[in-house]
Amino acid sequence: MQNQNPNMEPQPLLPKSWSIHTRAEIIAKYEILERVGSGAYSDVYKGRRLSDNLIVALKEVHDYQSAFREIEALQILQNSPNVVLLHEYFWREDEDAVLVLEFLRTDLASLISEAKKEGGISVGEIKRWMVQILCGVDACHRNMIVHRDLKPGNLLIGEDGVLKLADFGQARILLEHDFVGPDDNHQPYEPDAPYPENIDQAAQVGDDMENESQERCGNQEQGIMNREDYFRALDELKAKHTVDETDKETNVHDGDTSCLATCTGSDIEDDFLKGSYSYDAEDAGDGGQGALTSCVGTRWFRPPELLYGSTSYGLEVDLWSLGCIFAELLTLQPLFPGTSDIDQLAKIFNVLGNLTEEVWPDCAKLPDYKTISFNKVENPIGLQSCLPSRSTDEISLVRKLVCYDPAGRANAMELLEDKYFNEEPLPVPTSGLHVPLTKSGQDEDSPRGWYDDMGSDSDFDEFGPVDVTRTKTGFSIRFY
Ligand SMILES: Nc1ncnc2c1ncn2[C@@H]1O[C@H](COP(=O)(O)OP(=O)(O)OP(=O)(O)O)[C@@H](O)[C@H]1O
Repeated sequence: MQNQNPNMEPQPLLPKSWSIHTRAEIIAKYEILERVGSGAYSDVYKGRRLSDNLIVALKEVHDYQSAFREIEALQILQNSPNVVLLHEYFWREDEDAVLVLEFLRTDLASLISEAKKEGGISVGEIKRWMVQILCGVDACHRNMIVHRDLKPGNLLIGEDGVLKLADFGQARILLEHDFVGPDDNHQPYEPDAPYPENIDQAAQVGDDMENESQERCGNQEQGIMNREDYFRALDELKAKHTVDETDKETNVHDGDTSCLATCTGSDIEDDFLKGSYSYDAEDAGDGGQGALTSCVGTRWFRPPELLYGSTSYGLEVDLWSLGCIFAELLTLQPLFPGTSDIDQLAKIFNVLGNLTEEVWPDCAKLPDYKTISFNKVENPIGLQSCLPSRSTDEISLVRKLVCYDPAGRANAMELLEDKYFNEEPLPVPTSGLHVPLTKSGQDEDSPRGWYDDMGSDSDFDEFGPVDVTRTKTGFSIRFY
């Protein structure tokens, strides 16, 4: 391994698998330099392409479904400047998929933790980071791709200051594209044909929903669709493809899942709601071909509908996460740092007030809504208190996203047109952004650092003292 500090006792970070080093087709084309990180499903290595010395990231994905999703989404989004570029992938029977991605040296989580030490981020820089994030999310959503795990650690940043959405392992496409990916039998590796021929057809679906925000996002090759047509097309698509369990033949639908107390196998043992859900039906139920699960995303960025086990969600889940990310960019602190799924809801209620039918009439239909009841929060502190010393426009921007009714959340394109981004101080040019030299946590025990470990999964024993009492319909929880 390179880049180890010779003065320190080496702390080898053991990958889940060494198979990448034994894959002849990979080492014939790439030199594997060092492991740069790992996630729930993957080990990621820095590599060098032998033909031209290009530095790349080699992501070895240990989970078939996660690899399939990431490849499928990245192929569709290949022309999006704010989405990580997939150079090629290797996949053959009985082997983990290896994705060859452009290498990006740091991420937004590192930027935030560095800014905390160095006294903050200027408004012009915050705006440029936000515009780039919005462009990436807009690209996903116009292709009806819901990322489902937006968080600062998954927003990678290159040395040139260009920010790119990454980690599409939990993404779902709410629209059928003509993609031919590895099927259940795993497609053999074809060295001369790294991408399916029909990527262009797949990307075409997105091309049909273009608009003026393309120019802002640097994607100027495509034609123009006016704003009205864009929203009409988007509404039609949403109506057709929002996850709906009532239409199991044609639509993507959910399994019977709950997220209030789920997500890790170990949690299930201690879960007093366990009778009310089955664990990740998406993976277990139908081979992942149709069902969605509420157990997606990192807890701090997960919207209330998922925490309550929604079985009919759409692109809007990403918009809530976006609001949490923006708030964090503005304050350098996580907005809702829940220590368990229930604590997560409690933290949200403490700020926004309880989730009731008055604020979102459909909330009572959420699977776990009646299963668990919370104390009434008499005096919610409001978003403004969470964003001290930030401007009214900034608070209003976050408010447009962190809103209970998913239909009320502003979409990425609407936000790109928000006056906030068009008035002084204007977003600085990308070249004027300060970019951290490394990823935080790279030298720590966990390559992902403390940040990603916080709030990454359900954990019932982490929240503070509570009094749980049975009610007719489920449980009542009182926090102290
Ligand atoms: N293109 C890249 N360039 C540089 N580092 C990368 C790249 N892609 C991923 N990484 C790093 O590798 C680590 C794991 O990547 P990633 O989050 O994509 O994996 P994952 O298994 O899907 O993770 P998670 O558990 O968050 O779902 C992270 O630290 C990430 O920053």
